[in-house]
Amino acid sequence: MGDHAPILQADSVSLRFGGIRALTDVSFSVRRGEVFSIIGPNGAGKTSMVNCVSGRYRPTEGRILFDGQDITRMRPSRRAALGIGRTFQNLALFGHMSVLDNIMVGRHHLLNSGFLRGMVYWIGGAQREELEHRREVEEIIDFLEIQHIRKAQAGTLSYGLRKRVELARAVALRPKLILLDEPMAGMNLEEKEDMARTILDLNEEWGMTILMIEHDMGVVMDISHRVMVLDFGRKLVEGEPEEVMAHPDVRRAYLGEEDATPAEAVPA
Ligand SMILES: Nc1ncnc2c1ncn2[C@@H]1O[C@H](COP(=O)(O)OP(=O)(O)OP(=O)(O)O)[C@@H](O)[C@H]1O
Repeated sequence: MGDHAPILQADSVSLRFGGIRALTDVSFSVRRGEVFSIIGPNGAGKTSMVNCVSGRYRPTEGRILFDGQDITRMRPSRRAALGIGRTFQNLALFGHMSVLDNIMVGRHHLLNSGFLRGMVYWIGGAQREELEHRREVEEIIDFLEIQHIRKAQAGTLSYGLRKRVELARAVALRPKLILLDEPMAGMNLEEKEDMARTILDLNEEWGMTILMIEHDMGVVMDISHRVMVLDFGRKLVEGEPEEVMAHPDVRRAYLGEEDATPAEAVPA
């Protein structure tokens, strides 16, 4: 893990939809270089929180800082240009386009936002720009081990592979922070293991900070440095996986345990 300065900070974030309180006074921070997961029962506010970070929702109260900058009122595209990337709970690929083109779309978006334009023009014109795109995209394709499907139409692929391609497209923006909404949903065990390994590689080798929502507790506890638990829109606890799992409220609320005694303490 990198230094401990927060890359993302949520200060007393509340979000209401009419009479529904999706989030109430939630504060947390994600440190640069960590894998941070948000867990909690259905309707706990996890997606709402991530949407407040990506800019899809605007908090009713509170603020969000990215790299020390207040982004609470910033448009999603500005946030993307600052280095916040995301994938979606429901796949959002262009089914009729090839895998390669789907990922290229991500890069073009980045370039059109002006993020890389200066640098790429500096090394020399539009052709170089296209080559640079290609080189980066091929690197991402290698990294995510999807070379064999690079020419395939995205719509014809298995669910697990489409999820990987969607991740590739988000990674193509070279974000500093990547938001993953249920990256393993609908995957079989092998696909889950591959995805977990990929997330760790993105974190360890590419230095990306990860903010993830995931229902699979095994995966969450295995790969997260820290975890936050939401329940009914409020923060229940935030900490390292072992601390969080040992918390009686978590065992009751999330795991549905009546008796909150830690399993290790129960005689065999
Ligand atoms: N756009 C919206 N309009 C109205 N209510 C919403 C909207 N988005 C979320 N909510 C409500 O806010 C609450 C939190 O929902 P959210 O989707 O953030 O929970 P979640 O923890 O991500 O749940 P899940 O695990 O089922 O995805 C729920 O009561 C939900 O119905």
